[in-house]
Amino acid sequence: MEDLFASLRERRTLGDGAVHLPGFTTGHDRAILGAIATLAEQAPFRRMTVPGGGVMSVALTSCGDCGWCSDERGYCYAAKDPLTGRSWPSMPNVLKGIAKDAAQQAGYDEFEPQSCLINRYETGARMGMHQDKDEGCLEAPVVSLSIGIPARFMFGGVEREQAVEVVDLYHGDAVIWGGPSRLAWHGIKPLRSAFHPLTGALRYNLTFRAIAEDTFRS
Ligand SMILES: O=C(O)CCC(=O)C(=O)O
Ligand SMILES: [Fe+2]
Repeated sequence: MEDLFASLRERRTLGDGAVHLPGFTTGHDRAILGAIATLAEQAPFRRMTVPGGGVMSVALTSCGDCGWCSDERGYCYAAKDPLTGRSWPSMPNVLKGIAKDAAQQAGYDEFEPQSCLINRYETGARMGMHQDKDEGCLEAPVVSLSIGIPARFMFGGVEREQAVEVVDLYHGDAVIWGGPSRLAWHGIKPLRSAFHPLTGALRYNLTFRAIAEDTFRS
């Protein structure tokens, strides 16, 4: 059923260099969820503090050479997980392969992600409008995979005041943004209560990013 649903929704351009691929991960969802479970044993999901002092509604973890971190001082990519003091777990090949394939489908043939940020949303969790700009490597796209319950993704332009489109993201969807859209503003509306047979009441989002070597703390 789900595959049929995905095939009815079509690939769509969201902006110059930005594309939505419905159902892209179909057939890989159990492998992705298995990888997330293993990663979370080594680097648990946690809710981070943001510079204003608030706590994010989304819980997150990372894998790869570095992971995205936030605290009172700001945002950065760090080679070590501040919670465990250990290096982030390495990026599973199955995840890297799917991300590279998605990038290729969107016209980014050379994509080599160094980091994958995994967000876990419960009902009501949200992500305010922001740009992904801590990577120091804006030539490479961001590849995003959605697993579990649906979300409403807001996708705007590179200027804050540009019009925002709301895109429904379902289990298995990929969104890739790069090139002229690399710094597009985006966010997630508060998640509505829902159920997915593989994740229950949760949504996972994985974003794969190329990070410039001199950008992350060792
Ligand atoms: O959850 C999503 O779909 C978007 C996540 C996001 O924008 C981010 O982690 O920077
Ligand atoms: Fe983002």
